[in-house]
Amino acid sequence: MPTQPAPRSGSIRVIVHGGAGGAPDEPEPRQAVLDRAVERGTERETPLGAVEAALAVLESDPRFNAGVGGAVQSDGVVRTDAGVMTSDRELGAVCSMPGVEHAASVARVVHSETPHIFVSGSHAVELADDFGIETGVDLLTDEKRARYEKEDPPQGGPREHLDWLATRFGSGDDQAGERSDDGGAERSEEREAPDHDTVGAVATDGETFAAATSTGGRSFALAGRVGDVPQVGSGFFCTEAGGASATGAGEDIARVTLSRRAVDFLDDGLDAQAAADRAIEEFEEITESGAGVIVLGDDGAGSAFNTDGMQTSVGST
Ligand SMILES: NC(=O)C[C@H](N)C(=O)O
Repeated sequence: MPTQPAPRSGSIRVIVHGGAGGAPDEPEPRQAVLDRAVERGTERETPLGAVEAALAVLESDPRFNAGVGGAVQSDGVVRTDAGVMTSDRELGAVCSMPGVEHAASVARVVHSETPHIFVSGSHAVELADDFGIETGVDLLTDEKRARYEKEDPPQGGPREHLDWLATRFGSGDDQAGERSDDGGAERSEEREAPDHDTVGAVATDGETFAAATSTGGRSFALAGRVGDVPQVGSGFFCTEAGGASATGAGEDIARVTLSRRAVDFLDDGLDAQAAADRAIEEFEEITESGAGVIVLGDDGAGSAFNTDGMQTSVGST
């Protein structure tokens, strides 16, 4: 996408993505949700409030792999992860939370209400509960439950789960990590529900930035697996130069700290679109894997991906 112009100082500008996986079968309704997420974000007064509000819309929509409709792990449970960061380098992340729809809101609690940067598992769920964020939500959609049950779920301990997932990990609806240069159309036909993926947002008020990413992870990963999304520099990153949010094969994104690299390129003087392009080129050179990234800098917004698709939306007040 061409770099979008920067906002007037004081107005809120937001860019969101709906994940870099397969090309969605029904892009229009998904795009409408992404547009609504941007609208909600721009109603807020701060970049941090904007990214949280935008992601809340996407976390509640089962079309996306975050909150309700998140990817199922090997034990049949959906666990959510998220991270947020502001341009003063304050950050908060959470991972491995069953029953928590609004993971980005819990990450914001870690960012703004604790002296820490990362809280995990049952303690993150307790933190959410104590700060009035709903827990105990049924995140598993009927479609995902049926898909998991059809896969002859593993019994026993982690070793048996690892045997089971060896042929299944990442083969579900997220399709994260699949590059678009070899048979994407064929894969789309094989997929049962390709319309789900990780979500992210970056916002600015013309002076400061915030970036956030939220996910259910990757389909049929080992129970307790945590990907790039809540890892600073990998799934999200933000400095005075701007912010970035990544999506795709989390293990590979973490290997190159994709969001950090995108912001590094902003720091080097590239505009947002060039920084996104360069970060994805570098990611592909190093990992030969698939991912996408959105970037917001002083000059405006940009995005790039090397998978079959990544929908984005940009707007400002
Ligand atoms: N679909 C995704 O973007 C998945 C996410 N990056 C993860 O690996 O957890």
